[in-house]
Amino acid sequence: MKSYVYPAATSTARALIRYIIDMMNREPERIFYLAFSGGTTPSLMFDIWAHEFREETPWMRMRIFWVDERCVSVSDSDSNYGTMLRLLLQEVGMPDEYVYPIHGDCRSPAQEAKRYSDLVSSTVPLRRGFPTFDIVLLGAGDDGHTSSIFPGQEYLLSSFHPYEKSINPYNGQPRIAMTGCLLFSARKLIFLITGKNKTEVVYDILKSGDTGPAAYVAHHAADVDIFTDIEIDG
Ligand SMILES: O=C1O[C@H](COP(=O)(O)O)[C@@H](O)[C@H](O)[C@H]1O
Repeated sequence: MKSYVYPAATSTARALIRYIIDMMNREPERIFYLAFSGGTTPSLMFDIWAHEFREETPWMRMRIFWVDERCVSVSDSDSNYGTMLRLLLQEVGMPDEYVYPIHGDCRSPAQEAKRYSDLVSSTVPLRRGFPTFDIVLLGAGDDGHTSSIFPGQEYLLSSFHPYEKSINPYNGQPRIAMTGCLLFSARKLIFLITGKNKTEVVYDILKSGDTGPAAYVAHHAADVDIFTDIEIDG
């Protein structure tokens, strides 16, 4: 695992955007399949991306998917798709046909997880039988959750269904989560974790054991980077 540490959330976000653009520029013929996380952390990155990196980003070679979604409507501030749509995709005029949202406003989260699993399996290139994203961007909660896999839901890490229904244990909100089979088959996993309240989870990822879903994924995936503004001594 490689860690990239910056003084602030803004410099961390800028560095990560440059890193993704550089990765894409190294393979100029390739279509990149990217899965984005939601929550509050990537919002700053989306905003900076739209306003500072619009011209140099090869948008037309990106196919945009999601790591997880909260079961709410697109207009709800909790919607991971809605947030990225407003802050980035609409701002840069990303064509709809390159964007594959999870339908958070579905009636049945389990059925939507199945629909999205099928969509991803038939759209994202397969390696060893599993859809393989070029980049999966992950966040982590201060409780150690990642994707929408919370502590106590570790069975989702060994699921062979690409996406499954999960539940936010703090408020009962249904969610749809990328599971272990996709997380562990990604070409590159990148954690973006900023803010002092995340010090413990960054410590666990870098120094400790498999103390929660985020640390477990970081320790067991093939190629993992972490971008953070949290300095862990030693
Ligand atoms: O609920 C979620 O939490 C994590 C972390 O979110 P943050 O608000 O603390 O940045 C996120 O990675 C995940 O996609 C999201 O749905």
